[in-house]
Amino acid sequence: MSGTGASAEPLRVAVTGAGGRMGREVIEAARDRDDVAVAVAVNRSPIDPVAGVEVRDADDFPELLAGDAPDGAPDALVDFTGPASAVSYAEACADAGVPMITGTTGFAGGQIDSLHAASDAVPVLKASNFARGVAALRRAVREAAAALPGYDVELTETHHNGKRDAPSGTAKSILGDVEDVRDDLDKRVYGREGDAPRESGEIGVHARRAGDVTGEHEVLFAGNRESIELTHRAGDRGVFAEGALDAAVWIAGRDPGWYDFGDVLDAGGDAPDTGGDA
Ligand SMILES: NC(=O)C1=CN([C@@H]2O[C@H](COP(=O)(O)OP(=O)(O)OC[C@H]3O[C@@H](n4cnc5c(N)ncnc54)[C@H](OP(=O)(O)O)[C@@H]3O)[C@@H](O)[C@H]2O)C=CC1
Ligand SMILES: O=C(O)C1=N[C@H](C(=O)O)C[C@H](O)C1
Repeated sequence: MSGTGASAEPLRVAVTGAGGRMGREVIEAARDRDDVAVAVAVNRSPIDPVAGVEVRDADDFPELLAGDAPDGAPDALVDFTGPASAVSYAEACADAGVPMITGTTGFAGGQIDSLHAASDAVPVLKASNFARGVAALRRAVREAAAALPGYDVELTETHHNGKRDAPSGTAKSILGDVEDVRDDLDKRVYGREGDAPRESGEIGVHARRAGDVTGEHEVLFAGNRESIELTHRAGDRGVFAEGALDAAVWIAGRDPGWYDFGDVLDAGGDAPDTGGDA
């Protein structure tokens, strides 16, 4: 889906969190494509250029977004920072009329409301995971959940030891998918300890943090003397970066509103039947 090369001018994207694991990956992925170019990149702490792109001070970002960047305002923002930062960038995008893609996870309820408020003014696309395989996993999970009434469900995610939020944003999206389909599952149990059997209505949620694991999500269904495990493993962060840039290309010029990665895949003709990305 990357690098169509069809358009004359590349989409000019802004990147926030440019010094982070994902921000660096987005800048490097953009360098290898001809349909996008990084117009401006910022990071909270000062850092050296990333893949030849100068990284500016985050405090200057509202002005850069409003048009002080070389060649004027960017066409879209790609954000991988943290929840509070992403909310403030959504507000800046709404003020400047710039569409926003955010892959940031770990939002609390009120912060999601703030993102939604920004989407009244500009297109906002939030996705907990920009891997196409995760969209396929979520579709498979919904089908399995519908086909296996009464089966126990346990979700396990594994990430690198630098990840802050737990469970992962993707895990929360998958839990929402299962709960949409299985009305009887209404109690998330985070880890297990003590002395009691599993109760009906529970979904077990397990978060592991170890080494440099990019990101793994596994959903176990068990019952009727059988079990199924559905698993996605991200091979590297380029998978997420490519998906985020595909989303940026897709969102430019859209009407204000709330979008998810399924909308982007839908436009490509292979929409995942998921419950969106709350
Ligand atoms: N949706 C998806 O597909 C994916 C989502 N993610 C999510 O993306 C987010 C970032 O992950 P990751 O890159 O690993 O995290 P990192 O901690 O490696 O990077 C975050 C970066 O954001 C910077 N930052 C924080 N606040 C601001 C700000 N206000 N302005 C500019 N820069 C800022 C940090 O700078 P400093 O170091 O100076 O604080 C840091 O460089 C997480 O929420 C993660 O869960 C990750 C992978 C895929
Ligand atoms: O922090 C990460 O690394 C990742 N975060 C996302 C999440 O929280 O689901 C997506 C991916 O799993 C990597």
